[in-house]
Amino acid sequence: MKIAIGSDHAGFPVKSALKAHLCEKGHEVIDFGTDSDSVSCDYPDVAFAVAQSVAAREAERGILVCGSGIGMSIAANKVPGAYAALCNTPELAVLSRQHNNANILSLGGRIISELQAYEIADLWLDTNFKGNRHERRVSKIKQFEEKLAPTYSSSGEGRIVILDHPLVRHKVSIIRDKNTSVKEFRELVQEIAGLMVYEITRNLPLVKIEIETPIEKTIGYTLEGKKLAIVPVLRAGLGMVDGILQVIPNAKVGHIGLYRDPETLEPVEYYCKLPSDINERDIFILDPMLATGGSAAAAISLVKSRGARKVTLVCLIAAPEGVERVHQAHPDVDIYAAALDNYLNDHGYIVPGLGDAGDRLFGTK
Ligand SMILES: O=P(O)(O)OC[C@H]1O[C@H](OP(=O)(O)OP(=O)(O)O)[C@H](O)[C@@H]1O
Ligand SMILES: O=c1cc[nH]c(=O)[nH]1
Repeated sequence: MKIAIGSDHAGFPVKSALKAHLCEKGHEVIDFGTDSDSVSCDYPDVAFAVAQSVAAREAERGILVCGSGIGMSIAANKVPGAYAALCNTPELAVLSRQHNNANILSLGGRIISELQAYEIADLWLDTNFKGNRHERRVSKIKQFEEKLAPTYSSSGEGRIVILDHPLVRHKVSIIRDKNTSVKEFRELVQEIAGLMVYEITRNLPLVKIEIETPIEKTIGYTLEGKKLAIVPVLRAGLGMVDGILQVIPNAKVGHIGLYRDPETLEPVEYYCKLPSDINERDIFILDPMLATGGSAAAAISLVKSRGARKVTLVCLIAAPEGVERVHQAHPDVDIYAAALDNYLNDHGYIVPGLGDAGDRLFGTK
């Protein structure tokens, strides 16, 4: 594994020993200093350098050592995309991976011995994130961070963005209600999809153009290149199409037909028709429900196999299980949802969810 490591003067002896230990175990270690325990230095400088390297995916994980580990973890956690955990015991190291998906380990060089540092670091590096309910909680931290630092998206890692605007939350609550009529459900799905367009298209590239107003010439902006295609997953994805086309009427529309086998819950493909220039467009896959993630992952694989390069998934209600499956299969894909729910029931339905989206849209039950 590629590991960024760093310490201040107080953490230097433990860091040097740990660095040698990690190299011996076959890890690639990038050392961000400091180089001595006799020259005092400021821990935030090292913490920021290591945290930025991890957030930018130059290193898979980071390890920081100062006297207690506290200052390093506080400083590292100011860097968007860094999730630093202060773990001076093996138990905390395991939990910080299983529950919190920490990507930086902070250690107290004056609290633990070199041998303890080896044990803690080895366990931390070997322990995987458990996902499920923890995915939901970690996603909330990422969403909060997204609000504070919306430019954090350059890492290449797919994000889960929850669009929790009050209008969206209001309308989602109505479509969840089992007494909402088919007509109202259909109208609201369209409206929510339309409201989501602003956010899902936020990073579309623009080019400058010269225009002439009735007053004078000026510089304006136009969307660059071949622009967009939306691809609803049949049936329920159809409900989102018109809401999006009202805002971006020139988007091309592909269609993918998938249904979930009721026994296995795995997707079965029955139709696919995509724009021929799909490789030149940003693709938005539409499906109101992200449950096991099987349908979404299959739809993304399908468009990628036809040449799509930039793919985004847009859904209304997501389950943590689905988010995890899509990001495991397609780590590059951003997921936008109007709500992230709790879990799947034994039949693969999202809880609390809204029931079967296709049936509620088309009145087939
Ligand atoms: O994440 P998953 O577990 O794959 O479940 C989500 C899929 O289930 C629903 O479709 P369904 O199979 O009910 O077909 P329909 O839209 O034709 O009703 C939904 O619209 C998704 O496509
Ligand atoms: O809750 C769910 C899960 C899959 N498909 C739906 O329509 N709803």
